[in-house]
Amino acid sequence: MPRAIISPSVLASDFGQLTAECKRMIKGGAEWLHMGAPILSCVHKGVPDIFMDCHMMWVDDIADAGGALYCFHIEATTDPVSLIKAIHARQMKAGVAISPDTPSTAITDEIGKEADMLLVMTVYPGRGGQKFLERCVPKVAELRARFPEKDIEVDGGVGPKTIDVCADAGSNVIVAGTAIFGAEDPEAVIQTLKSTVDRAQAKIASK
Ligand SMILES: O=C(CO)[C@@H](O)[C@H](O)COP(=O)(O)O
Repeated sequence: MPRAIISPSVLASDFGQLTAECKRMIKGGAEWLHMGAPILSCVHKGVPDIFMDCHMMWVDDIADAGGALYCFHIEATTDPVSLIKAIHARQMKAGVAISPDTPSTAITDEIGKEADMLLVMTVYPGRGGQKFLERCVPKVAELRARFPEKDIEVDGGVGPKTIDVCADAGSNVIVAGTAIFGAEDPEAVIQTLKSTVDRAQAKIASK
């Protein structure tokens, strides 16, 4: 099922604004909230004098905090399958991300079978507002061909100008930050992303 995900890392440092904007985007059609270190950077901007002691207990930490999907980078672990099993044991869906320089073959058949979602990063992880790396798109098509039933997410520089290639390659879960939060009409952008993915998915399904 196609999903539009908001990545609010590009918002200003004000928590009130962050919450209000997220609520507004959900009303406008966004379905998931994508977050990671950039949200910490939002906290840092808001309260720069605080020492940010990041107590990361990972899977349990995120599950206890209400996480629904836990996505990790394949480059960061030597045992992805055990990690996926640990995530599932806490009733979360498991996502596996690959950075721009990691080939799609890093997702072995075993990993792809166990995971719920595969994330192809189309920017280097770390911050919003970077340029979309089109060279990563073939990896989406490769993974879609190998794993037709899985959610395949793209993240980084995705917006109305870059959605077509992502959707045509088979991505059905779209993360967008700048394109939504920097738009005059964010709700219209969300609808454009969703309808483009819907059309592409229907085309893929009819083949
Ligand atoms: O998590 C990340 C980057 O690490 C992304 O989710 C970006 O925050 C997406 O922002 P845009 O590229 O759409 O501005």
